[in-house]
Amino acid sequence: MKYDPPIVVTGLMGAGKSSVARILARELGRPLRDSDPDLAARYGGATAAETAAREGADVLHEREARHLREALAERPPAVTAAAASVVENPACRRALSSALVVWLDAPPAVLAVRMLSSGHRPHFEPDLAAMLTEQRAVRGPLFAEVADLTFDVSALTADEVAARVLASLEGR
Ligand SMILES: Nc1ncnc2c1ncn2[C@@H]1O[C@H](COP(=O)(O)OP(=O)(O)O)[C@@H](O)[C@H]1O
Ligand SMILES: O=C(O)C1=C[C@@H](OP(=O)(O)O)[C@@H](O)[C@H](O)C1
Ligand SMILES: [Mg+2]
Repeated sequence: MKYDPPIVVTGLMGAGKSSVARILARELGRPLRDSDPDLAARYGGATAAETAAREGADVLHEREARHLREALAERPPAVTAAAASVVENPACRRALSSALVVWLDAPPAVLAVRMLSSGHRPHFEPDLAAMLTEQRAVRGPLFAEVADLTFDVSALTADEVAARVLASLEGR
């Protein structure tokens, strides 16, 4: 039988989850789910940054966790750009065992620059590199626990990462 699991792209803010998931969905002809735009569409256009500011990070993270669980249940299987926060949710980590999980990793200083590419992201701290260093200390071991494939995106383009994921699917 063809290996055809849901694919979930994870990593900290700015890692390239949306970019890589978009390429994979297009190449595989799969539905694309992306936490930030999907939640904005569902909740009256509110960005993650606005939801965090108005309703708090816990409300945002619960919506993000639900988005992932719903995306994992879809058939045909989707390619999902998950919110960075879901890896801290034990139920989400368990649910990810049904998926091929890709972790995009890079030094926090690299991510700090890339996460400024769009205003939708919540900036929980003024010093982004320090915030991402703290997030990586907490979330890094959790990403490692759930990941089937890990890439250093300071050294690879989004197209190169997607090509390697596709090659790995061919080999399974
Ligand atoms: N591998 C990469 N190398 C260089 N820049 C990248 C790479 N992947 C994404 N980017 C750029 O980094 C920024 C953040 O990417 P994005 O896909 O929105 O990340 P995420 O969804 O993980 O927050 C965008 O400007 C994007 O074009
Ligand atoms: O670290 C986090 O808790 C979050 C990361 C961001 O996701 P992206 O990196 O996918 O933009 C943000 O939009 C999300 O709502 C919350
Ligand atoms: Mg994104």
